[in-house]
Amino acid sequence: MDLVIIPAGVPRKPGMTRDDLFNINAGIVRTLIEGVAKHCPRAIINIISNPVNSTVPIAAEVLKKAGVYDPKRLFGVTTLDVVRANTFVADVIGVDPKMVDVPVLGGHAGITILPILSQATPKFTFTDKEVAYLTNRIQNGGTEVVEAKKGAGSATLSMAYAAAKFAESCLRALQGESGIVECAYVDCEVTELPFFATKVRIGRSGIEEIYPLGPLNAHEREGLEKLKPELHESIQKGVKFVQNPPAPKS
Ligand SMILES: NC(=O)C1=CN([C@@H]2O[C@H](COP(=O)(O)OP(=O)(O)OC[C@H]3O[C@@H](n4cnc5c(N)ncnc54)[C@H](O)[C@@H]3O)[C@@H](O)[C@H]2O)C=CC1
Ligand SMILES: O=C([O-])CC(=O)C(=O)O
Repeated sequence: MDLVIIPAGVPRKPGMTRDDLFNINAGIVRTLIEGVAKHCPRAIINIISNPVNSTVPIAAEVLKKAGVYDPKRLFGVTTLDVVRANTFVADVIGVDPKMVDVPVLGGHAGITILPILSQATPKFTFTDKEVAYLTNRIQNGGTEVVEAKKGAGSATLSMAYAAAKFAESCLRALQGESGIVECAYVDCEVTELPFFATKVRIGRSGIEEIYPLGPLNAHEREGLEKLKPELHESIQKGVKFVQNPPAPKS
């Protein structure tokens, strides 16, 4: 039973997008996944290194090239988006964050992060102002931390919490515990895009069930359509990086 967690790479500095990390982190993830393909091809893989929207497709392409790709075993870790969503929603409705569960779908950068407040539990009717505030805070939580740290990195500590939480879910599922459901960025067909963050049930062999997006309200449907071109581009950028690698610098 192998679990490989990949948090290696450079973090953002103020003013950068996650995509600005592509040039350095894409190569790091490619190399590490080549090692996974060789030494532990049946491992469950948790990718944290940004830009997750591209590094997960990179990992998939490397594993395909090596002939060992199992889409059920590859996860982009988006748990921190759910942790943030639960925290900010709990603040607004005045309950303990442990009581709150907000699905966060799409991807892991800016507008590709799609919190589904209409499916939050406990059920709550948010005002338009609360929806606008929460959506913005959840989508830009990472940037908020990068700016506050003024060049000293990104959300290392809260990511450690989120990574541990997701890894523990994977390990419990691998040991046979049932009913483990998490949001993660995975290879799936819930939209026309080849990768999407959605709810998945994890079991002994990785993903056992991929849940559809569920009912979305008009605001969420609009957010979904808006994110698709950006997410599509990030996925293609990752795929191309492996299929047509850039020439090495001389
Ligand atoms: N998925 C998510 O929600 C989140 C992702 N991140 C991403 O995680 C990555 C790491 O962030 P931090 O831990 O804050 O950065 P950090 O700078 O504290 O740690 C990065 C680590 O990667 C190691 N590293 C660098 N190049 C490597 C290589 N070629 N092979 C192996 N290890 C290498 C460094 O030695 C360092 O220990 C960044 O890409 C960041 O954007 C950060 C927070 C949340
Ligand atoms: O924002 C960043 O660069 C790090 C990250 O992915 C997050 O905190 O969600």
